[in-house]
Amino acid sequence: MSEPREVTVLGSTGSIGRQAIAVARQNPGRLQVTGLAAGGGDVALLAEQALSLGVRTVAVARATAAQDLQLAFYAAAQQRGWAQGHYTLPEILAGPRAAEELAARPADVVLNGITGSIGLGPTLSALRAGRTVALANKESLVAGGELVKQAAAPGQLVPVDSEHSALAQCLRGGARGEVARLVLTASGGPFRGRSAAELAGVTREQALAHPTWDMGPVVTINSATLVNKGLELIEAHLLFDVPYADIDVVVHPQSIVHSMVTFADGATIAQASPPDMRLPIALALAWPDRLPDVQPALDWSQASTWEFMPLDSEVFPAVRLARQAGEAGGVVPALFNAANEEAVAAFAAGHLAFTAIVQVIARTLDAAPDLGAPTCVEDVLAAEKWAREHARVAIAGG
Ligand SMILES: NC(=O)C1=CN([C@@H]2O[C@H](COP(=O)(O)OP(=O)(O)OC[C@H]3O[C@@H](n4cnc5c(N)ncnc54)[C@H](OP(=O)(O)O)[C@@H]3O)[C@@H](O)[C@H]2O)C=CC1
Ligand SMILES: CC(=O)[C@@H](O)[C@H](O)COP(=O)(O)O
Ligand SMILES: [Mn+2]
Repeated sequence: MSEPREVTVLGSTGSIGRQAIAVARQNPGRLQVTGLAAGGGDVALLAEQALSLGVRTVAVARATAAQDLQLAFYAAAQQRGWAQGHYTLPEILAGPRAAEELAARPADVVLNGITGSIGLGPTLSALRAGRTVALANKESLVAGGELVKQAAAPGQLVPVDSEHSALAQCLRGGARGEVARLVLTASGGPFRGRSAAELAGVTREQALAHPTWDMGPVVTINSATLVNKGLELIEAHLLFDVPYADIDVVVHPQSIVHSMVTFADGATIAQASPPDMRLPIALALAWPDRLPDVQPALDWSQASTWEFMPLDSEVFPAVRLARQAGEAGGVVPALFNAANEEAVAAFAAGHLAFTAIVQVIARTLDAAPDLGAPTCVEDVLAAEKWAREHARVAIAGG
């Protein structure tokens, strides 16, 4: 039997990170977590994860968290009844570039479960070090665009996002020349079916109540605005080299069909499973193999209904806007994402109305100078800086 794959989990304390660790714990013969990274918001959990998994290295973005983490290691060790001097603590990397450094350390797979385009550095670092990247952090691909693609050898970037995992499953073994269309499914979020007027006063709590998925706060709010689907449209174009004109979005409230591929002869292949991220995470970590018993399969003994309906782009213009940003190319998708990150933070803090999130993105893109195609990561960061500053002004202006 071959050795287990060594896995680095970036964003280990988050929704994706915790589920990735659960998958690895269930499959000790196949997966071994050897490195962890987090922001530093919950050092007690990070320390507990690190000691229970026996990882070599832990990275934490908040530089001042290093000492907290050290103390948390001792507390976790004591809780486990370990006698001082009889165990080795993991190496600690601390600071804003710690995840980037860890991503280049030896491992077979780096799972990027960080939220936001702050994940771009770690994605590029892992790819350039030759690691397979299991990518949940869609923002790094959207922001980095061609730079990320150029850094990735064929097969080096494996999708974790449920829709893109579904597309990869539908596409495998097939001839790419036979693909006619990609069809991304969208739950429609908690406000599906509402009019624009009905969205006016919605609250953070309402936006965080996703109908089908339990996820971190940013991706959940992005699902409510449909910005998540906009990001996923760009992600699909970049991952699968399919023109935007050949990628559709369809609303599917049950989130059971995770996406579909329509072929030249009129056949459509769909991937279906109950909404549970452990399946795409496990598949990405073990790709191309499937691990056993990752989640319960669909129960065909029960009657069920799957609905599909067009997206209301007048009430939810985010996908149309993302399509325009994607078609424009260059750094425009990075501007789209950066403006959204600022607007979502302002909405979550109670400083911006829900409907203004997409308006801030639109106003930022309208005002953007022609920044050309990025030739290096610094070009992307400069474009993002411009978009964040412009978005903050738009947010302050109401
Ligand atoms: N959750 C889901 O089901 C899905 C998520 N995704 C995508 O996966 C990504 C992660 O989402 P999710 O797990 O929900 O998010 P969470 O907010 O739950 O978790 C984010 C994680 O990233 C860590 N983090 C933040 N900044 C840094 C940094 N600079 N360096 C290292 N770690 C950092 C956080 O640590 P700390 O808390 O300490 O700051 C936390 O562990 C997003 O891109 C999302 O769009 C895609 C499909 C489904
Ligand atoms: C689970 C997952 O992949 C999320 O990105 C999901 O797509 C959110 O659902 P909707 O954006 O379709 O509401
Ligand atoms: Mn998704």
